[in-house]
Amino acid sequence: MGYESTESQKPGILMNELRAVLDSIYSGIIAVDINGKITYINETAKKFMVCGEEIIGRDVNELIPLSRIKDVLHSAKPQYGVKLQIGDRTVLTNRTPIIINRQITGAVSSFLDITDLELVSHQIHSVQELNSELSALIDSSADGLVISDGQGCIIRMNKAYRLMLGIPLDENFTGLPVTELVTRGYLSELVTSKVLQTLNSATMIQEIKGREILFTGTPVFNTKGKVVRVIANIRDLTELNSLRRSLHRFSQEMDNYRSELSRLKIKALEDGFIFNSPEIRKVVELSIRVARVDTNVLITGESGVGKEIITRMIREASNRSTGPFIKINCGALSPSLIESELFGYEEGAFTGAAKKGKPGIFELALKGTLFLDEVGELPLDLQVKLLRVIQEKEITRLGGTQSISVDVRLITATNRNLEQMVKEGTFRQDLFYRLNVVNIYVPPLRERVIDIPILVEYFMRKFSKKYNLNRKISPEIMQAFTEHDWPGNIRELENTIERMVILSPDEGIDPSLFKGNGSKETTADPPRLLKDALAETEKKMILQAYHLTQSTRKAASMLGINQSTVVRKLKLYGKETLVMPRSITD
Ligand SMILES: Nc1ncnc2c1ncn2[C@@H]1O[C@H](COP(=O)(O)OP(=O)(O)OP(=O)(O)O)[C@@H](O)[C@H]1O
Repeated sequence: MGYESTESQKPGILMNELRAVLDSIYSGIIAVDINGKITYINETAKKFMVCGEEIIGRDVNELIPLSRIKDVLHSAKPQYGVKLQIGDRTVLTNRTPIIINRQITGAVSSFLDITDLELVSHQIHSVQELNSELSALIDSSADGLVISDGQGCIIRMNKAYRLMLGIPLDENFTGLPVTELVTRGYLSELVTSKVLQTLNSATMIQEIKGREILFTGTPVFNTKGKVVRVIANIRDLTELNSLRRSLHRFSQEMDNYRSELSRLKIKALEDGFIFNSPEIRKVVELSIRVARVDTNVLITGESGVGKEIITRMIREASNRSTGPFIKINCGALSPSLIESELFGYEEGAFTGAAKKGKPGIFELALKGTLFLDEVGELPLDLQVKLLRVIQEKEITRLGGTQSISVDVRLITATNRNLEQMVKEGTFRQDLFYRLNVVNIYVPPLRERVIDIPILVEYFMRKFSKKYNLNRKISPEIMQAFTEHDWPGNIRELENTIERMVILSPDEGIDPSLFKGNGSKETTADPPRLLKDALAETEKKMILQAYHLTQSTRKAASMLGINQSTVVRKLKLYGKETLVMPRSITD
C-alpha cells in the first residue's frame, strides 16, 4: 500500500489514513518532542496506559516511568530490541530519534507486547527440562522400557530393554513399528500389540535366552479417550524367582530347625535335664544349635553343674547321635594311662601291655563323640599330642608306626580357668584355641536359684521311685534348699536328696539330714547313734570318691579300701558301677 499524494488527496486525508494505519497495527507507537512530551500515541499504545485522560503533551515518564526514550533524545542513537516493563506487561521496544535538518526534534518508540510469548517460552523451557528429566529417568531405569505411539510405532527404547533382549545399542528402532522386534527375532509376542487390541493394561511372561522376563503394557489416553502412547515395561524375574525360591527353602529349613529345637528341648526335659532358668535355656539352645556343626566344643563351669549331661545332649542332637560316645576323665588317670587310653598301643609297646595290643579311644570313637572331661588336668606333653591329633586328624598307636585316621567329634569340659592356665603356662594356648572353638558356660546353681525347686521335686520323685519310698518335702525344707549355697552344685543337691530319701525315718523328709549337709542353719543337730553317723559318713565318702573318679578302682585307692568293698557298697546304695573309667554307648 502506497502513500503517494495526488491532486485530489489533501494532506489531512493522508494524515487520517496514516493514523488509521498506525492505530490498526499490533505494535504500540509513541512519539515525543525534544522535551520528552508525548506528541503522538496510537490506539495500541493507549491500551498500556492506565489513565484515560489526555495523553498528548504529557511527559513520557509520567505515563511510562521506566521508559528510556529520553536517552535517545540525548544520544541521538537508536535503540533496538530493548525489553521494557509497562505495568504488568513486558514489551520489546525500538527507539529512534527524529532528526530534521540534522537537529533532533524528537523520538519515536514502537513496541510489541511479548508477555504471552514470554509465558509460552517459559513453558517451552519447562517442558524441555521435564523432557530431559524423563529421558534420564527412562535411561537409568533398571526395568526395560519401550514407548510406542498410538499406532504402535516405537518412540523410544531404553538401555535396560536392549540389554535384556540382546538388542545392539546401535540398532535403531525409532519410528519403526513395534512388530519389527518380532520380525527381527528379539521377541515372540508383543505386549504393546495386546494393549492396542484390548485398550487395557496387559501382562505376559516370556522366556528369553533362558531367562524369565515379565512384560507389562500400559496404555496412555488423551482427553478424547484415544490411545496416544503404550508403555511396555519388562523385568527380569530370574534372580528374583531364584531368591524367592531360596527364601522359601530357607524359611522351610528354619521351620524344621525350630520344630527340631523344640523337639530336642522337650527331649532334654524328658531325659531328666531339668531347668527353669533363662540361663540354662540359653545353654540348651546354644548346645542344640552347636550340635549340628561338627566342631570342637569346650564346656566350662564349676564341678557338678551339668557339663556332662550337656555333652550328652549335644551328641544326641548331632549327626553322630548313632555313633559311639566315649568319655574319659583326664583327672582320674595317670598320664601314662591316659596316653595309652587315648591312642592305644601295639603289642609289646610297654611292660604289661596286652599281647595283641589295644585300640585307643580315638579309634573306638570312630564316627562318634569323644568327651574329654577335666581336660585342664592333661599334662603338657599330652596336650602337644592331643593338639597334633586335632590338627592332623591322625593318630599312631604307642609303639606303632602306622597312621590311623581319626573321625571323631571332640567335646571337652573343665572346671578350671583355662585362660588363666594359658597365662601361667600350664595349658597350651594353641590347644586352648583349638578346643574352645565354641564355648558353652554352664552357670553354677547359686546363679540360678530359680532352678532349685524344680530340681528338688525331680530328684525327690526320682529317688522315691528308685528306692520304692514315698517321701514328701515340706515348704520349710524347700525354703532351706533354695537358701543353701550348694558349692557342689547339682551333684551335691542330688546326693543330698538321695541321702534324705533313704535315711528319713518316715514319709516326711528329716530336716536334720539336710542341716548335716552344711546348711546355713545354725541350730545344733539332735544327738544320733555313732554307728548311724559312721555309716552315713562312710556312704558319703564312698559316693563322693566314686563321683570324683568315676572309677571304683580309683575311689578305692583314694579311700584306702578294697575295690570290691567300693563295688559292694555302691550296689548297696543303688549306684551302678563301672570297672573302667570310660563308658561306651551304642
Ligand atoms: N539340669 C539338670 N537336671 C537334672 N540333673 C542334672 C542337671 N544338671 C546336672 N544334673 C545331674 O547332676 C550330676 C552332675 O552333673 P554332671 O556330671 O553333668 O556335672 P559336671 O559339670 O560334668 O561335673 P564335673 O565337673 O564334676 O564332671 C549328674 O548326676 C547329673 O545327672
